[in-house]
Amino acid sequence: MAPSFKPFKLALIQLGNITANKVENIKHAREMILKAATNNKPDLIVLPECFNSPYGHMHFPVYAEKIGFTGKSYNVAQSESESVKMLSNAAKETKTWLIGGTIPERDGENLYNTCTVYNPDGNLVALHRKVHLFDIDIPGKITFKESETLTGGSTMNYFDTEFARIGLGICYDVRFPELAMISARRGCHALIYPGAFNMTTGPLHWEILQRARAVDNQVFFAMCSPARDLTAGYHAWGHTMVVDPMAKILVEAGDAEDILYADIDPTVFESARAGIPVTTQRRFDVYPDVSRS
Ligand SMILES: NC(=O)CC(=O)C(=O)O
Repeated sequence: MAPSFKPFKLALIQLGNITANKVENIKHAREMILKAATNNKPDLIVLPECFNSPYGHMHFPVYAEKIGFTGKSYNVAQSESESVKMLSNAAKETKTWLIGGTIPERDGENLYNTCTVYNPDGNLVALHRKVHLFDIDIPGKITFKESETLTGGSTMNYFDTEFARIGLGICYDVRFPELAMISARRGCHALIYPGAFNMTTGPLHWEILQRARAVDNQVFFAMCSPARDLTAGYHAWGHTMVVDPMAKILVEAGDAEDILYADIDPTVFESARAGIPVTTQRRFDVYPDVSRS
């Protein structure tokens, strides 16, 4: 059963200074987690997609780390991943839940774009591999092919805290409404996706997709981006954002490094569902309930 939904404070780190130097990237991410925790005492901190490596399919094999997640028995101290060790220590030190953005992960022959989640004791409690790979070609604008080096994940994932059930996705996953819908029907109160849209799709789709997923499913929805760096190979859109279940934008960053805070209020979730009761008006006699398949 999902935990009961209680108020909580969310912090999203729109991380800057992601360079070719992995050690420095991990160090900077750690400093920003500590800063986010000190400034405003959030309950849950989020990092962006690809926080320890430049974003691009050619970089993934170079920066990939072995995580070897085995579920409940996973021992972070024995992990080969420097990023996992840092994230676990930072969660423990700050006594805060942490969605550790994403890193390129190596598992046997395969590479994944992977998000790991830590509880305030520093235990790795959930892992999500980007299910839908970002393969697009908009002539004259952007061509990107994650599938050149990555394999797509094959599971849906959420985790339970003492304040909410949180569903996970990564960036391009937001374009596939089934993932969000099924997470919401499985009891998630908030869906949080590390992401890194770009200068073509960002202005067009970043906001509308999040507001659509939020209002369709009557959940809180947040995406956490890296800051924009025009010297990097990939120019992230930024605009890290939190949307409430009525599709209202609660907070939105610009393009620079920033830490955003949002108070997540369950009464908004409850009043959205009571006032516009789509969750009880579905017509599964007319169309199938895909969340049950
Ligand atoms: N970077 C992504 O995975 C997705 C993206 O930029 C888009 O969907 O647009």
